Amino acid sequence: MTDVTKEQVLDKLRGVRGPDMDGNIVDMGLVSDVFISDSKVYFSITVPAERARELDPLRAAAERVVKDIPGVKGAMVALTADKKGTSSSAPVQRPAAAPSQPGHSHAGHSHAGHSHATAAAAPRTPTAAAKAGIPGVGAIIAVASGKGGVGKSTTSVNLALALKANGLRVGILDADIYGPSMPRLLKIAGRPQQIEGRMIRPMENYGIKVMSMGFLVDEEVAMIWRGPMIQSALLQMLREVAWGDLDVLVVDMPPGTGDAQLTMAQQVPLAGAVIVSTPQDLALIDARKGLAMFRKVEVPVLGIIENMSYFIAPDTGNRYDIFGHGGARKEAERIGVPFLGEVPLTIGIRETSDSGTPVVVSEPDSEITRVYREVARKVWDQVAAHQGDKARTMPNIVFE
Ligand SMILES: Nc1ncnc2c1ncn2[C@@H]1O[C@H](COP(=O)(O)OP(=O)(O)OP(=O)(O)O)[C@@H](O)[C@H]1O
Repeated sequence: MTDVTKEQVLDKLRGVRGPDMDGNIVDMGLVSDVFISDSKVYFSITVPAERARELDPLRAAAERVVKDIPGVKGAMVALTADKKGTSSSAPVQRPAAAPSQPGHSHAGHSHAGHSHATAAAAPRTPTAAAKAGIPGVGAIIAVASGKGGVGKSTTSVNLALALKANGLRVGILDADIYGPSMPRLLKIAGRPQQIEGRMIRPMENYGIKVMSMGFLVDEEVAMIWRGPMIQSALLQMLREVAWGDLDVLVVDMPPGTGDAQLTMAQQVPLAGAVIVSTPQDLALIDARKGLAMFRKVEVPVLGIIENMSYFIAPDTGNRYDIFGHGGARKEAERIGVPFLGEVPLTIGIRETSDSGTPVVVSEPDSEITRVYREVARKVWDQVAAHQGDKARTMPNIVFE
């Protein structure tokens, strides 16, 4: 059997054009190290972060040409964020994007007499103490990322299942209204039933309760929604779903720092937020924006997870650092938030996600599951630590 070589792969990839149809992805320097193991080929293509979604066909094309090479058994290609793109050097979240949000312009409506708004953080939001919780639900955790495609949904679902495996009662709310993925990731079809009044019963699989816009509307419908509609849909999914008794509700946030995130952060009593990032610089800049947003609305950041941190060769189990692993850990140290763990890039995670049997349930004894369970343990420790804080600081909230 002749082994496939890197040169063969690169030769083929020279036939794939760059993002704007100019040049080819190899000569443009967009292809990472190519790694071949057991006749499967792994590499990443660097693209500008904001174009990740739009450029998925480029990724698919590269995967296809490589799979067509005789002798190649499989290929796995990931898009990663542009390392050179330092042009967006203003990581500070601009508040200007908010006017479509009802309530923003009336900061003073809530507490009469609270006149000198302290300029600094000036939360236009109720404090955590003033937000109504969801009966029966212990802690609500948002899983967020600054940009799409970093594996936020995959991380949310495996984190939720790992929390469950660690002995907690868990629900998951898919707040990614524009691209709901929980129905697929958890292999759930059909529509939730209405029970009494306006309440609907969440769907369930693998022992966790699930609610997603994907159960209620077609994706094309969701795409045209505007800010206020998103807001009410989200609140409905939170409050008009019979979640029952849960220790934790994991919320898979939409990527970015727009309306939906603000709504959640402002109106939901979040115990905290987990930020998912890949190791690349630009992904980290975006992660920083997410972080700034949660801080602004006074939601504790429970920590950062580095996803697609390194490759694990499926045959040997060897580890390869081809993505500049460790960036998120350094970033976490730099800004002083906990680092929750490194999840490798493996074909197993991808395949099990695609088939609706996430790795934590389909391979409960695997090393990867151990990684997720350890992340889950750290997340839960952080929740406990912050809830302790909240309990202590709550009596200090004084309105003059
Ligand atoms: N650790 C991993 N190893 C291998 N594949 C992964 C890993 N994490 C995510 N993926 C794959 O990367 C792709 C993007 O993941 P996912 O949909 O979870 O990202 P996302 O950030 O939620 O994206 P979007 O914002 O576009 O919804 C999926 O095909 C998923 O299977």
